[in-house]
Parts: sequence; C-alpha cells; structure tokens
Amino acid sequence: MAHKLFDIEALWKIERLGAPSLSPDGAQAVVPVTRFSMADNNSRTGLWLLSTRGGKPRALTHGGDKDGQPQWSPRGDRIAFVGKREQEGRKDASPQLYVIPADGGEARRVATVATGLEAYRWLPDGKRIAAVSWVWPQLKGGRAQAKAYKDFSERKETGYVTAEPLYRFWDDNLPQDRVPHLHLIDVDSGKVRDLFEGTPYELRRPDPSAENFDISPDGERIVFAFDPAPVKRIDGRFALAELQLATGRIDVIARDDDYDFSSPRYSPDGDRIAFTASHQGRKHTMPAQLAVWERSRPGSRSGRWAVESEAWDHEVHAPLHWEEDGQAVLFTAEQQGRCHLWRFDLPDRRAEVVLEGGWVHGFDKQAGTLVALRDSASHPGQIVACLPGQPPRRLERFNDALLGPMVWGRNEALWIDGAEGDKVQVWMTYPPGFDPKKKYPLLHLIHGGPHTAAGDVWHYRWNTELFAAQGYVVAAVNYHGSSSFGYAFLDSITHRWGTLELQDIEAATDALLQQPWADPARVFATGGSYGGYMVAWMNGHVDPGRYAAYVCHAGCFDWQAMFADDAWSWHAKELGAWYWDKPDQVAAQSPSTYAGNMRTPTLVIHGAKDYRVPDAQGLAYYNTLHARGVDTRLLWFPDENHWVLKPRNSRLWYAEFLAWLKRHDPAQQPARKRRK
Ligand SMILES: CSCC[C@H](NC=O)C(=O)N[C@@H](CC(C)C)C(=O)N[C@@H](Cc1ccccc1)C(=O)O
Repeated sequence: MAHKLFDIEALWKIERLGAPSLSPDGAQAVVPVTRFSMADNNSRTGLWLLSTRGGKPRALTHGGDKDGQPQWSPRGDRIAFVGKREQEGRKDASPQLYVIPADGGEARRVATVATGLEAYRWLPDGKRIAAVSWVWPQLKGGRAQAKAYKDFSERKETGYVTAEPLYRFWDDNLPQDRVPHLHLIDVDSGKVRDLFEGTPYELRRPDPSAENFDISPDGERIVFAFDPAPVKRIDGRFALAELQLATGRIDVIARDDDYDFSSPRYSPDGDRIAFTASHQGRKHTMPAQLAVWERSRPGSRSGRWAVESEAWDHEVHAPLHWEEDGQAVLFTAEQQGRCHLWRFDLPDRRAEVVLEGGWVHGFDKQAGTLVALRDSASHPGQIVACLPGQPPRRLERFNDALLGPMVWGRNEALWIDGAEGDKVQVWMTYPPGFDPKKKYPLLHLIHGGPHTAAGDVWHYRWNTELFAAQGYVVAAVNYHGSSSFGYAFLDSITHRWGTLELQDIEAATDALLQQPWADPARVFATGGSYGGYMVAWMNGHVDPGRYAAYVCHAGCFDWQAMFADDAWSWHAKELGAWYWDKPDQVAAQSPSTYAGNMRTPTLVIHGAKDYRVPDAQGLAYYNTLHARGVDTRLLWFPDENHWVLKPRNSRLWYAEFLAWLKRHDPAQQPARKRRK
C-alpha cells in the first residue's frame, strides 16, 4: 500500500462526527456527520444511524444541508432534529424543528416558528418538545412575534442600537431587543406556547443550549438556569428555577449570589437535580463543580443544595447524566492534557474513569449501553460504544479509507522543569519516519485560553500531525495557567499574565534544544488568541535570534484597547485592575509596552468578524512591526471570526503559515542566500 503524508486536502476530506444520541433501548445511535467541499467552499450535515449491536451505518436524512442536534424520542419511534430545509414549497428562513421516523422515511417540519428554534428537549410523553427561541419579551402571541420578525428582517437600516453591556458574543451580534425563551411545542398539531411570556425570565443569552434546562421524568416540571440580575452581563451568576407546566408557576429553587449555577439535570426519580456550581464569590477562576439540589419531600418546591465534588480538584464539564440507579452522575473532565468520561459516585463522593481519552467530546447512555464521541492527537472523532462487561468498540469507519494509507507522526507527553519549580507537560508530535540522528526544526504551537490545555486531542485549526508531516517537531507546552492540572496551577498566573508562561515555554525550548535532533537555528513559535498574545509577548521579551520567526493568530497586543472586546470584564479580573485605576499594572501585562524590543519577523493573522480579540489588535501589532522596520506580513480575513472556519480560507491559512516558516528557515534558503 502506498503511504501518503497527511495534508490540508486530506484534513478537509475528513467527515466530522457530532455528539451521539442513543435510542431508549441503547441499540442504535444517531449522529450528525458533516462533509466539506473544498471546491464549493461549504459543508453539508446529514444524520446517520449506527447500530451498537453490529451492522453498517445507514444514512437517515438526505434532504437538508445542515441537519443537526438529533435526539431520539422517549418511545424510540422518532428522531427530532434542527434544520433549515425546504418543505411543501416553503423554505425555512430560520432553523426549525423536524421529526423523522427512526426507521427512515420523510422528515416533517413540526411547527413554523417565525423567530426560529434552537436547542430543544423531548418531554417524556414523546408528544411535546420544549425548545428555545429568541423573542421580543414585551410582545404577546406568535402572531405579534412573527410580525416583529418580518419587520426586523425587512428593515433597510443596518445599524444596531443598544444600551446592554453584553451586546455581542464571539461573532454574533446578539439580537439586542430579543431574549431566549422556552417554548412548548405539540408535535402532532404544531401548536407553540411561549412558557416565559409575561414573566421576567429568560435563558442565558450567550449560546443558549439544551444544557440550560431539563424536564422532570414525570413531565410536569422544567428546571432552568437564569440570571436574576436585571442587567445581563457575560459574567452573570445564575440561579435555578422550576416551572410547573400545568399552572405556569415559576419558583426559584436555588440561588446564592456567590455562586454561578449551570446545566441542571433531574435525577431518575425527579427529586434531586444535579448541576454545576462555580464559587465566583471566592474567585472568578473557580472551576465548575458537581452540586446536587434535593427536594425537602416528594412534590415539594423547596429543597437544599450542596457541592459534592469540592474535594476533587477537577473542573466538571456539562452535560451531566444520571446513572439509572440515581447513585452516580456521568460527565467529562480534563486531567493532564486528556479529557475522560467520569462516573462520580454520590454516596462515596469518588470519581472513576469510565472511558479514557484522548478527548471525550460527547456521550449518551441508555439501558446500560454507553456511546461516546472520542478523538486523540492521532485520529479525528470516532464513535465508540461500551456494552456492559465489554471493552470500547468503534461503531463506524467513516474516515478509515482516507486516513488508513497515511503515515503518521508519533505523539507523546513529556514533562520538563518549568516555572516555580513545577513540572510542566509538553505534548510532542514527531515527523513521520522521525530519526533522532537527523536534524529537525522545532515548532511551538502555543494554546489559547489561557485556561485551556494542549493535549491528546484532534485539532482542525492547529493540526499537529499536519505540521509534523511538513518535517517539524511540534511542541505544545501546557504552561502555568493551563486547565487540567488542578486549580492552583490554573490560577497561578492571575494578575501576572505573561511571566510564568514565558518561563515555561523558554524552559521547554532549552530542554528540547538539548536533544540531538534539535537545530537551534530553526526554532519557531506560533500561537492563537492567548497563544498569539504569548508570541507577541515573546517578541518583546526574548532576545532576537532565539526564535527564527513567529506567527501570531488573533493575538492580544494591548489590554487597554482589548476593552473593545466581548469579554471586557473578564480581562480586568485576570489582569487585576481596570485600566483607569491601575494603568501601569495593565500596561505591564501588554505586549505593546515592550514594542521597543521587538525585532523578530512575525506573520500576523486576524479575522474582521472576531469580537473576542478585535482585529484592531492584530492590525496594531502589524503596523508596529512595520513602523519598527521588522519583517512582517499580514493575513487578514474580512469574513472570518476568532477562528478560520471556511475550507478555502483554512487552506490559505496553512499555506501562508508554512510559507512564512520556510522563508525564515535557514535550511530552506537557496544556496546562494545561505552562504552570505
Ligand atoms: C468569559 S471570557 C473567557 C475567555 C476565554 N478564556 C478561556 O480560558 C477566551 O476566549 N480566551 C481567548 C483569549 C482571551 C480573549 C484573552 C482565547 O485564547 N481563546 C482560545 C481558547 C478558547 C477556546 C475555546 C473556548 C474558549 C477559549 C481560542 O479561541 O482558541
């Protein structure tokens, strides 16, 4: 068999799988599968059925181009999903809810909601669905909403007016006069009722998802997380409320102004609610922990809550999933650059790994069968099933024919001595056929966050295998501040951004340059977002010549100007000051302050739709380097956000990135230039 090197064309041919939903008997999973076209520069998502008992995957939907969020009905006869389709001559202007028989057939639009539908959950009777739609809260009835939506869509003005502190998020201009309400939809008649109409309640505005609410097993109540503050901010502290479906009555059941609550899930008997609680009053960096609210007595509207995982130094990720016996909760959590699926035993307050990562991104469990979406640094997402007493087994081979003939680089985690005398983890990917007796260039990929982690995970935008296939030894340092190494490590950089992280990256460079394969003239550092901040910081702090070139993608350059972004209050907490109170403290943590030292060639990349790190940051850095006569180049995307997501733009991104490294790699210069 001919061996091929992994490249950008192959990367975009990968079929990307989404989170699975299981049938109630656990026999089948439904998953969204997205295929991209480099030629057409777009993607289509369809739904596939995978048997957990054996048998080939079957395509369930064909009609739409973005069929997502599939969920099996409680009786197992139907599958709901959200799509934008054309049916009976009517094309959806906004995403709508569809149902399709689980054994195949035609999908049917359940209802037409002018304001569109997003996240949803089935009610246990299988006849109703609770779904989120953004509505004008002062209006009453679907007709008034539809008229307002039509007027808004057809208006000729493009300007937005707002007095909100949270008016955009990532790349989304949050619809300033609309708020996310829960609606109840009758699946047969298509009748829709706004459950929050006439109340002050709304779901969370940034990305309202199905994690924000849950339906009781008897179908009589809905618990949801809401922000009790009259003015909604990005760092709101959420409480829990319960709605009685029969009467519409809403009771606040858990509120503590020191805590932020999220992701409530009813226990199988409906008398307890698991949720995540982050002790924001103690510090803004506090992780989400597992908490449980317990009803005072069956049927009661009052209860008490407690944090259950306080002694377990891990952040709990939603979704939460109760085990059938009500004794334990499943969720994912990171540990040392991996993300496993855990089972947290409530009586013992003890966590154990149920499915190891790589990285577990989504899962479901029904009737004793578990399915999960899992990837690693050496393969993209795969669906695996765990049947009782059996090892995990793959349910599909979507990408095997494409990726099987490729030669892959080896991945491993090393530990080095980093800042503060701490051991620091470095994820390495070596070029295919790596020979330690030969010389190789070293490429740092510096992760963002800062409170995220590089790890055993498949990345489409910073793909370590793709860079390794180009001959680089790739190093991704989990510097101080990274998640997955405990709270003290994560919080260690607060109010002193840049310092410990730089020591860790430099310590990794020192340690790797000791290796016989490392070529000291061919060391590069690149990063995105907070990783982009770090390479700009390095340009101002590290002697020129140590790194041959940098690549700064969506990097933060000046924290005062970063006040224009969507998360402005969060930076002030991380930096330790508002810029008007302690301008020196903020300036001391800004790369722009050290511009006078910057001499290393830098490729600057930014997207104009980036509201998280506005493109003025990248442009200011690029202009600064020009003004200083430093070799620089700008790759600017008018239509991309914080992340470059379109196939053609991604191909351009990788091409420019690699060309920049090559241009500054002494071993890749024409012989005449090298002799000079
Ligand atoms: C409430 S704001 C949370 C900020 C978040 N940090 C997480 O640790 C974040 O957006 N960080 C940016 C940089 C920041 C503007 C200084 C960042 O580095 N983003 C990274 C990492 C990331 C990925 C996914 C979700 C959140 C962060 C990136 O976009 O790649």
